[in-house]
Amino acid sequence: MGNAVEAIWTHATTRPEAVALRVDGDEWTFGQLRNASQQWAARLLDAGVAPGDRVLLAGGTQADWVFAYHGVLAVGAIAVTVNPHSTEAELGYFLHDCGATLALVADATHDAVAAAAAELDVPAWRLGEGARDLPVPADLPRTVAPDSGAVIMYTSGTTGKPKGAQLTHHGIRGSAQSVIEAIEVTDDDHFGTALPLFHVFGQVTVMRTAYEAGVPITLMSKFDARALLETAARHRVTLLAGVPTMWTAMANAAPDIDDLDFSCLRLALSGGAGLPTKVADQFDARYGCEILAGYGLTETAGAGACPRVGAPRKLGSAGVAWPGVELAIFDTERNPVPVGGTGEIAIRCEMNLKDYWNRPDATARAWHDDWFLTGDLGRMDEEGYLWVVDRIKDLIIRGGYNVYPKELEDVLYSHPDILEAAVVGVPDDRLGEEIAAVIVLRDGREFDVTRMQEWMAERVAAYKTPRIYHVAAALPKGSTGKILKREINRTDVSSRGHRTRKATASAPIPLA
Ligand SMILES: Nc1ncnc2c1ncn2[C@@H]1O[C@H](COP(=O)(O)OP(=O)(O)OP(=O)(O)O)[C@@H](O)[C@H]1O
Repeated sequence: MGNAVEAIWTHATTRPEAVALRVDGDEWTFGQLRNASQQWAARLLDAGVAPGDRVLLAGGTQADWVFAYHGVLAVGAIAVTVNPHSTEAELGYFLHDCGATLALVADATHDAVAAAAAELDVPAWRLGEGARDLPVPADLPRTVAPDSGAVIMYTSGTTGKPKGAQLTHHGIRGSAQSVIEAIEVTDDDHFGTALPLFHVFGQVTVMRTAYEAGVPITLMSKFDARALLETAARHRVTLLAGVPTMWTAMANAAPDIDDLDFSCLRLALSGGAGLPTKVADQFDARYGCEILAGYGLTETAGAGACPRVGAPRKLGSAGVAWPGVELAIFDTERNPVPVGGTGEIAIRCEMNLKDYWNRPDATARAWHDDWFLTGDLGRMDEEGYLWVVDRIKDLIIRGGYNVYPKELEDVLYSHPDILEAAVVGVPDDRLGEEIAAVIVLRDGREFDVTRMQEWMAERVAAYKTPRIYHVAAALPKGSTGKILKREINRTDVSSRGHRTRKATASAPIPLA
């Protein structure tokens, strides 16, 4: 497999008039997508951008982002796709860390990047200016070695500075091919999403898959449940992609949306975090579309596990390994855990990252032989179905006992008054950590700590029942819409949250 953009050039030749892209109502064909990407490539070459150079791309969802991205890849340079809402200091860090020679920036982010870029003597061009009318060299897209870097995406990690995960042309192309096979993408499919393009889910799982397959994508630059559903119905989207908070919002959208015709929807694709079963059921019941909730990471170019079309579902499972992907569960000594046992999920596949840019130590720590260690806990059954238990870093240790927040969040989501929930550990003198649930109530619902305590006590063991409930107006979310637990103020939750009654608080905790 060669340059990841080759497929676009092929589709532009075989069906130039077919729609390739819609952004907030405007539309481009495959022919236009290739031409605009070529224009960007020509401009980059004119400025001296060489294969392997890093080009920072800081913009929200807009057509020029898509064209510039494919222009960067076409010349064999590496697109460093970052969140345009990063602070000036963060943008400066990204520019410096990856050694960018050029920054391509959305108008709204231009000043922050330009200030950071000026310090490093890096030119910053506005994405909105588009490309110039320059002669297009005949040798585009440039041939690249399969393991050449195509993109760098920064992941925040638990400690230290964000690390740039470098994905290869071969990796992102293989990931797209794997999605095509797993969800059986055909010429009649049409992706729709409001996921940001700088993140692996929107960029690789959705956009690169669409362009590898030669089908259109309809993008919204900003998520709004109602607007996305309306757009999906109007343009006959067949594959809708999003993170769990988006499905929650869509499942709870105002009832006037129900008159629209959603018969076009073939599958909904969820990823990025665990999807509460209740939300999946609500969405399916309302729109007649099953949500396939998969598991993947930036470092694996989005690859991981996914339920297969037509295969039996297992409640709470993220499905089986993607085509071309092997999954394993390791114990803390890095030995394989017997079937059914819980341990760290490891992934072996060609999509795995090449390295963390300039971080040989972090790269080495992330591997065990040729297995990438995900930092997530999970278990697998004898049929290869995967259950993601939780992130290792989110584990709460209460009085010596391991408590996995995701299990409790699943229960909280099934409460009729709760719209969203996040369970975190807060410091506790006696137990080390106490379990706190931060919840967002549905409109007009009242919270009563005693009733909530009783309701939870009927469903989970005493030692893992939350003892603190904090009712929040909203939960902190990242740019993809994922809930960011690290931004929940635990001191605040601990001091201002409702504490449950003593009787349950002193319920026996099993001995370690
Ligand atoms: N189906 C799922 N169930 C539970 N967790 C999931 C699922 N899919 C993805 N995740 C979580 O998302 C992580 C991958 O997401 P991503 O690559 O965006 O990194 P992140 O850790 O969320 O972000 P950052 O590195 O910026 O903090 C996985 O390691 C896992 O913790």
